[in-house]
Parts: sequence; structure tokens; C-alpha cells
Amino acid sequence: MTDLEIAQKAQMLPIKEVAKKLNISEDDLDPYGKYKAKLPLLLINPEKMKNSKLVLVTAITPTPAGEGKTTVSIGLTEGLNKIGKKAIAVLREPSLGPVFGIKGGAAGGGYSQVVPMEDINLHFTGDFSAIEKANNLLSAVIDNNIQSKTHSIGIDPRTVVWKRVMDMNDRALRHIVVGLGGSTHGIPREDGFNITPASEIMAILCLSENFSDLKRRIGNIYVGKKFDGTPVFARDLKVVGAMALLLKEAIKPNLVQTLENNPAILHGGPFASIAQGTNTVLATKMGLSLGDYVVTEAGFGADLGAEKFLNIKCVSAGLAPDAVVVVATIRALRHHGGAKKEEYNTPDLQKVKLGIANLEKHIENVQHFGLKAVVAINYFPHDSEEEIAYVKEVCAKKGVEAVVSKGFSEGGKGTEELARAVVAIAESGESHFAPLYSHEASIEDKITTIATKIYGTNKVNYSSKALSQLKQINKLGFDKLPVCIVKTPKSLSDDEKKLARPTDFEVTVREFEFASGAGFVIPILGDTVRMPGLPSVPAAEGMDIDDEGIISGLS
Ligand SMILES: Nc1ncnc2c1ncn2[C@@H]1O[C@H](COP(=O)(O)OP(=O)(O)O)[C@@H](O)[C@H]1O
Ligand SMILES: O=COP(=O)(O)O
Ligand SMILES: [Mg+2]
Repeated sequence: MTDLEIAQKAQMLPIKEVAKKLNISEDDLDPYGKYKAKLPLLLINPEKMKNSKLVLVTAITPTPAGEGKTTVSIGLTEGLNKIGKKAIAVLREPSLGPVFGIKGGAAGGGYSQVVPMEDINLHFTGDFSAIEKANNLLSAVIDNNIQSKTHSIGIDPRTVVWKRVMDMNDRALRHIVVGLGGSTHGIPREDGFNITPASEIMAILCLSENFSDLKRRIGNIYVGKKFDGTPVFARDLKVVGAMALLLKEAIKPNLVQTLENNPAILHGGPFASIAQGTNTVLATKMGLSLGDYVVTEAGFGADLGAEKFLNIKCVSAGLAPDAVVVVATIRALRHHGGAKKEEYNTPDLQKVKLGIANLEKHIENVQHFGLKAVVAINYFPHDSEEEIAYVKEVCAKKGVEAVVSKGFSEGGKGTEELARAVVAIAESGESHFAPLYSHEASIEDKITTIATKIYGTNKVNYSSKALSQLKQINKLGFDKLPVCIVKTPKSLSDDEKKLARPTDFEVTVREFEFASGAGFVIPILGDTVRMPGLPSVPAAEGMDIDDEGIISGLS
């Protein structure tokens, strides 16, 4: 059966029954139909959080299909509940970009999924729509102010860096001109769209602790400059309140369930390559308040999602993982060893031996943060015993246990061994989280620290545009902010062709984007863009809905 068919056969509990497992009363629940609900922020309890364990799930450098972080996160949650822990999966909300593009949804797979999968992968509870409206309200107000004869604050249209967003892979919107059509239709200027997960409003939602924090961050959004050279922030346009009220519901985390009816809290966006790619602080703290274990994920490999989860989100929110799961697949190790796509499912110990260096590097990356890791070998049918034994042997030499995870094919039954290994680490007290850099370091030093320690580069180069933007960053006082690096997820380097563990390479910062509202600076490496494009044959071509409303083709 496909992921969708398994999800459509799920025996879901009414969401109020799932909430009851977390001692949430019906009065506190804000149902969105029978199987989804919003959770009020009053459920966050710092006292209760203290005794809960936080497990971060990351991965090796993935193939384009993904190596199963979300699937393993859900499967591990099932397994932890099976061994008696009150575990909650805390995941990100899917973006329609990959849903209609290549990768598909982000509700897990096989017998490790969150449901209702169709709702979650499509409009869910409207959070992305709210984020888009708040983002684009600011864009509309900026252009309205530029146009105004009576209330203009003197914004120089050539300096506006705030972009519009839409949650779709649409390359045609990357570089556009707005305000065409003559004097009553606006002032022409260059603009562009990013995909909604890359919106700074998404990042603000992911890091905010409450409404006043949300509004403070929105107010600090850098828009551009006035003709006199002074900076313009969102607060100067007087719509911070309006933008915040659009997020009235989106700020609340969403409760759904796993196939085995265990609780899952979904909140915040993906894309750790072009954005932060972690879920929200509020959802993580909500999970730690309501359960004993939170299993949470950060996008792509440990060089992206985990690095940002640790250096940005954990530092901002005062969180610290008790254990880290590094998801590896034999097929991805074959890929890093030179296997072509059609060879991914062909056992080849030699290729695994060539590709294993990628896993070793990601284990080292987790250890750079003072954290204890366990490797989850996300089992695929063509994995050979000798390949698995080899991976376990290499991990053991690095002091890390590797456990086969069969959550995709067996649900919680297939992850009990992994669950026990995670509990052993989480309750050992052997993880001592420390971020990689101090916020007092210069922007260049922060980038160099990440690029050398986590990517393995020898040198960071800067384009002339990036060098001039560095001066602007220092002048604006953004140099004390953390960095959220944008780069390809297909390689530890900024060149997607460099697989396994690239050595003796340099990376180049092409330009910067500013997220002074969210509270970080965005160095963009290589040729990565923040509005993806559709593939020549979009997944959308295989989708349909029948007269009874039954969906097909969603993955
Ligand atoms: N063990 C497995 N066997 C077969 N398919 C899997 C397995 N694990 C994950 N998948 C599939 O691979 C895709 C990516 O899984 P996902 O959990 O979304 O990865 P990630 O979160 O790392 O991107 C999904 O379509 C999922 O159904
Ligand atoms: O940000 C990307 O998330 P996945 O790796 O789960 O697709
Ligand atoms: Mg995922």
C-alpha cells in the first residue's frame, strides 16, 4: 500500500481523545474538525518542562527523496510509547512546494505517519496562509507608502529588500517588477517572491515565545533605506499590530495524532536549506510541558537543520537536547559512494565503504555540540546484512550505537530497540549542549566556524556584493546576531556535486539577506535560491479527487 492508502485506512481517535492522553481538557482544546485542534499557549509549563527529555532527529546528507527523519521521528515516538514513555512527536508543517513538486508531503511514511495526512499536507489549519498574509500585508504597505504623496516616509524603492511570499514552487516569481501600469498603479520597482517557509514571518513564528515577543520581532524587520540613507523597519510603517493579529491562530501549535493514536504537535515550516527548517519554540515547549519525551526533527542533514536548531533555536529558547538521532540509510551511503539513482537499491558493500565518510562526519558534527548520538539505520528492503553490519562496526569505532529502525514497515513494533537506545542516552546525562559560537563573534567568524567545523571547508570567500553588505550589517548593528546559512542540502559543501565527505574545498558567500526581526543574518552560499522551481514533471500531475472527495496521488 502507498503512504496515502495506509493513511486513509487509519483508525483515528477523535482529537479530544488524543488530548485526554495529555490531560488537556476539552475546554482548553480548540478543535478544527474532528481530528485536528489548536493548543492554547497557556498549556506551556516551565516547571513541567524541566523533567522532560528532548530528542533531536537529524540525518546524513540526503538523496533528493529524503532519508526518513520525519518517518523515524514518528516511528520512534510510537516505539517510546510502546516501552512506556509518554512521548510526543513535535514536527514541522509541510510546504505545498514539495507536495506538488518532487519530494511530496512531510507526514512521514509507511506505518510511521501522522494523520489526517491529506489535511496535514494540504491546507492543514491555515498557518501558512496566515503567514503569507502577514508577510504580504507588509509588502502592500511598503508599496502604498512609496506611492503616497501625503504619508510617505521617504523609502528609496531601490533599497527595499522585503520580498513577497507564496507557498508554491514558482521560479517565474523570483525576479519581478511591481508597480507597472502608470501613476495610479504604483511606483515601478524590482521585487520578487520567496517560498513561504523562507518568509521571515515564518522564522519569527518559529522563535517567538509569546505575542509581545512576536510583535517585538515583527517590529524589528528590516525593510530597506530612506533616500537620506537611514534604515526603515516594519515598525516605521505602523502595521505591526495588524500583522500580529493575522497570526492570532497561527501562533498556536497544532495537535494531531500518529497512526497508533499517539499525540503529535505540528507547527512551523520546513526547508532547512533556504530557511531555519526547525519547528517552533512554542510547539517544542508545549510538547515538553505535556509529555515525558519530545521527539523533534530539523530539516535535511545535520549541517543544515540540526546546526540551525542548535545554534539559533536552542540558544534563543534556552533548550538543550538530551539525545540526538542521526538517521542514515544504506541507499544514501551507496549514493555517497557513487551509486547512480538506478543503483540505490542494489546492495554494494564497496560503495557503502566509500560513502560512510558522510555518516562519520555527521556524527562528528553532533559531537561538536557536546551531544550524544545514536544512529538509526532506517531500514529499506534491499539493505544487506553485511552492509548493515559494516555501518554498525564503523559507528561503534566512533563510540556511537547504530540501531536498525523498522518503523516504516512495522510502526512502533519496529522501533522499540531504537527507543531503548535513545532512552539510555537521554537518561544518561551525558549530553552537554554548547553552541558552536558566541553571538559576540563577528559575522565572518560565525560563518567560518560553521563552514570549517561542520562543512569541513578550508576557506570562506565573499563576493563583492557580500563584502559591501557586510559593511551594511556592521553599520546596522546586525553583526551580533547568529547566522542562518542558506546552501544546498545535497552536499556538506556549497557544491551539490561534492558527495560523501568533501575535503580541500572552499565555499563562497554570494550575498546576504537580513532577518533582524527573527534575529539572524542569512549568508547565501553558492547558487541556492529561496523560491524553488517545479520539476519538468511535477508530482501535481499525478493527483486527483473523486466525487466522494477521495484524494489520490498525494505522497
Ligand atoms: N524505511 C523506508 N522505506 C521506504 N520508504 C521510506 C522509508 N523511510 C522513509 N521513506 C519514504 O521516504 C520519503 C522521505 O521520508 P521522510 O521521513 O519525509 O524523510 P525526511 O524527513 O528525512 O525528508 C517519504 O516518501 C517516505 O515515505
Ligand atoms: O527542511 C527539510 O526537511 P526534510 O529534510 O524533512 O525534508
Ligand atoms: Mg521530513
